Parts: sequence; C-alpha cells; structure tokens
Amino acid sequence: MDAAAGEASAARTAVLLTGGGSVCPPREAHPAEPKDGGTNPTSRGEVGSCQLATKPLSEADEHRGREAEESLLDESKFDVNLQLWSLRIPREHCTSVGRLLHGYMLDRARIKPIVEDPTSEKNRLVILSEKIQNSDLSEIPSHVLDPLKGLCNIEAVPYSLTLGYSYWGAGHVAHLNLTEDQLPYKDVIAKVIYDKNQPIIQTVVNKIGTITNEFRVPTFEVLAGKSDMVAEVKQYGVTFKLDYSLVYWNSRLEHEHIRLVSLFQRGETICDMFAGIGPFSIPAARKGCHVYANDLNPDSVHYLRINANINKVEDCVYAYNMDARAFMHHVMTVPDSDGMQNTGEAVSNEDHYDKLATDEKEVVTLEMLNAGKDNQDSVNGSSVKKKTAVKRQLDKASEDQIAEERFVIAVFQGNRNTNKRIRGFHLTVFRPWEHVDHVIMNLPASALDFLDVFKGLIQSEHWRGSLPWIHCYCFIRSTETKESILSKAESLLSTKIADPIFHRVRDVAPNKAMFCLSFKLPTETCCQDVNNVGAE
Ligand SMILES: C[S@@+](CC[C@H](N)C(=O)[O-])C[C@H]1O[C@@H](n2cnc3c(N)ncnc32)[C@H](O)[C@@H]1O
Repeated sequence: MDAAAGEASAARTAVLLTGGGSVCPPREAHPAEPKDGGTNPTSRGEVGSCQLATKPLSEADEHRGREAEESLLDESKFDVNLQLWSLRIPREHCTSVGRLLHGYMLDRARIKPIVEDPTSEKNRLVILSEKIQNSDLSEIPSHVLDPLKGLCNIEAVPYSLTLGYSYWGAGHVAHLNLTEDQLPYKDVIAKVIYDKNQPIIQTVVNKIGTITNEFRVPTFEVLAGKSDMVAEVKQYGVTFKLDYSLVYWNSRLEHEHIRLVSLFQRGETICDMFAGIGPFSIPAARKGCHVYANDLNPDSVHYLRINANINKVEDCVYAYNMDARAFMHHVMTVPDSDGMQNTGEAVSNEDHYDKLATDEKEVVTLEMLNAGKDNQDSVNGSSVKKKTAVKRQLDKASEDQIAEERFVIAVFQGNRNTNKRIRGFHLTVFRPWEHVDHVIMNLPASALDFLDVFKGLIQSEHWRGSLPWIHCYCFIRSTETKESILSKAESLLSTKIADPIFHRVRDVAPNKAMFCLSFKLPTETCCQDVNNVGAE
C-alpha cells in the first residue's frame, strides 16, 4: 500500500474519529446533481467525515468504534468520495479535448479520466482534476479554455466518484503523509489504522521530509506494527515486489508507465537507464521486447530481478547495477573478442550473448525464410562459427528485413512456452551496439544532464537501422519553459533536436510539472561515422 492507500486509511481513520456515521455514500462513479443546481460556483472536494479530522472521540464515536471492531473488516470504511466537476462533450471530440485539457483532468492511478455519459451515448464526460473547484471553470486558464469552447459545446456537470476498498491496491504497508497539524496525533492515528485493519495492515509508516538521496528513496518512520516494508503491488496485471524502505516506487506514474510501453513494439530493443524495480522494463519484456535495465541502487536491481522472475520474463531482461552513463557505454561498446563483458547479465543467469548465438535463438534472414532452407552450419557449428554467421547475416539485412525478422520473432515467441523448435529457422535479436529502439531516462531531477552520454556513442559500422528514440523525463518549473529545457538538451547533445515531443506527465507541485521529452537521437550527436547511419 502506498501514499494513496494511506490516504484511504487516513480517511477511514477519520470516520472513526469524527463519528460521522454512514457518511460515505454507496460506491458510485457518476454525474451528481449539486444542491444549488449547478448555477453558482460551488466548491467541491472530499465529502463528509472522509476528511481527516482529529477531534476527541465522543461516546457515540466510541460506540461506533466498538461496533466496527466486532465485524472483521468493514470495506466501506476504505471509501473516499470525491466530489468533482466533469465536462460533457460530444464524443467525437474526445481526443482533441483530452489533448487540450492535459494537466487539468483527473490524475488518479487506474482511473480513466474520459468516461461514458449515462445520459447520452453521443456524449462523453471528461473528469476534471480535484484542483477544479468551481462550475465556472475559473481555475482553467483562458489559453486552455477558449480553444476548448471554440472546438465544441461543453457543459460543466458535477461528478461524484467513490474510490472503494478494491481501489487501494495491495500490500500490508499503510503509507501516510501526515501534515504538520496532524503530527501531534500520529501515534493515535497509526494505532487506529493498525488495530482496525487486521489482518491486512501489518505496518503503518509516515513519510518524513523530502527525498534528497540519489536513489530517490523516501525516509519513513514506522508508527505501528512490524518494521518489515516488503510488499507486493499490482499495476496493469504486472506484479511488483519491493521494499518501500530501500527502493523508489510511485504508483502515480502508472499511467505514464502504460503510455510509454504502449509505444514499443514486440521484438524491439529497449535500454532503461534508471530502471528502478522495473515498472517500464517488466511490462516491455512482457510485450516481447528485449530489455537492458539498469539502476545504481543495488536493492532496486535485486527487486528488478525478482520481478522479472515473478512475471516470467527473466529471459528477456538483462539487469545491470551501474551508473547510467557507464551502463550506456558498457552496452554500446562492441566487445573486443566477440565476447561479452560480465558486468551485466540476463536475469535468467545465462550469458546473454552466448544465448543469442545458440541453436535456440539464431538468425534467419528473409531470403532464408523464403527459401525455407535449413541453416545447418549455424545450428551444428561451433559458437564462433555461429556468431560469425549471425554477424554476416545481420550485415546483409536491410531495415525492411528487420521488420520482417521481427515478425518471425513474434511467431517464435508465441510458441516459446511450448518448447517447440523449428530447426533451421532462427531469430534475430540485436545486441545494443547493433540496434536499440528506445532509451528510457526516468530520473526527472537530473536525466537531462545525462544526455551528453550519447555523444559519439554509436559505432556506425556495427549499427543497423534507424537511431533510437530517447524518452527523457524532466521537471519544468514556472521559471522555465519547454524552449529553455530543449535548449539545455540541445547544448548537451551539441546539436539541434528535430521534432521534439513534450508530454505532460503530471503536476508535482503548484509550480512544477513532470514532462517526458521524446525525440529521435540526432545523427550528428551520436555516430562515430555519421555517413553510414540512417537518421530516419
Ligand atoms: C525516479 S526513479 C525511476 C525508477 C523507475 N524507472 C520508475 O519509473 O519507477 C530513478 C531511479 O534512478 C536511479 N538512479 C539514480 N541515479 C542514478 C545513476 N546515476 N545511474 C543509474 N541509476 C540511478 C535511482 O536509484 C532510482 O531507482
């Protein structure tokens, strides 16, 4: 359980402390009529005693507390009701409205901000963020609202959303973020959360201060229960095991993890420079990508390996525990003797590059496929012979062939678990110095500073196909602009970036937003011999 879950727990605590009775309405997620009919600007937020309050218990409170104790677990006590605003729009404008309203829509893990309108199938409701409090939408700046009004008819509709028991995820750690005025009551709050949530909650912690260490791990004070902070959480069907006290984890990035991985194709090669416990790497591997995942924190790499195993992608994830800069140099360096440096290894513990050249995974070119011919030399020959054959065939392949070969990979991977082998047909898996499709850099506080690692990184005589996409996360403060960030990136790469894409991930503070800057690595930056590498 993380901060969000802690929020629910805090809400539940408040129910007991303030004795609000049946204050949270039944679980629902629908447009709701405001008491004033929606004509006046109306403040909305969390309702009733679902807000944390710390006044003393009355007799009635204690009675209700005893009642709650008698039942093992009252799931409704987890409910957090959000009173929000939504915009009713014609359904054909969803994409454009979603784009225009980026940063002003609801940003909650696993909640879609655009939903069906129960009153008409021709419309959709765009759920607005909690920061939009008034029906006149005065919190949305005119440069966003005016184009929206020009695009289509919009109508502000109150929207009630209850985040219930199942929403708050898994794990046994209730993670609180107590404010100054709540701190004097931290022990009683923790005790109530702990006592009233047996056997689910085993540990109650409060986050202390801001994160300053390089591994981005918050400091927690254990307020109740065991100090064990190992938990399992689920994101979009993937299970992640982690120790909250040792590694970075942020459930609010779930949408972003899904968004980025949805851009990857099966068979692609991914380098994740700041991988953490694998929220990009593991889903990418599950999609059929080959992932080189690195983190400086040895505990993160430990859980990355565990998570690769839990999710059965240990064959496709190669884990490294290095500084990100050293990692990129390491995986992009062509080994002297066609061997592999031993710093990083496949999670399955087999030598990755040996595996690439064994008879289980070798290369078939399009011509060989068409001819339907066995490549017995590679299957039966020595490892060196096989690798030479692989190399020769790779050299011949064009960009089109890469696509075709990847189709073959998809077919073979579909059969992977059946242990079915077709002798003579082999797979193309590129080593990073030959081809990488995407590089992920999720260390928003300083990832931009690492961009100079790409200067002269690629040896063009070994490279095949187009240059990689870089997805570099950053913060933009109110004193900065996209232009200033871009110019910093360009100066680190020593060249212009063509067609940069800024994706707003989330607001992290009133004056600070997290963005993902995506761009194709410019040829001028990275190639030791620029003439031979395609920059398309
Ligand atoms: C913001 S977290 C992102 C983790 C993961 N990608 C995610 O989305 O949850 C950044 C990660 O970078 C790691 N890190 C910090 N400095 C690093 C460095 N110089 N080289 C490699 N990893 C580093 C931290 O340990 C942390 O796990």
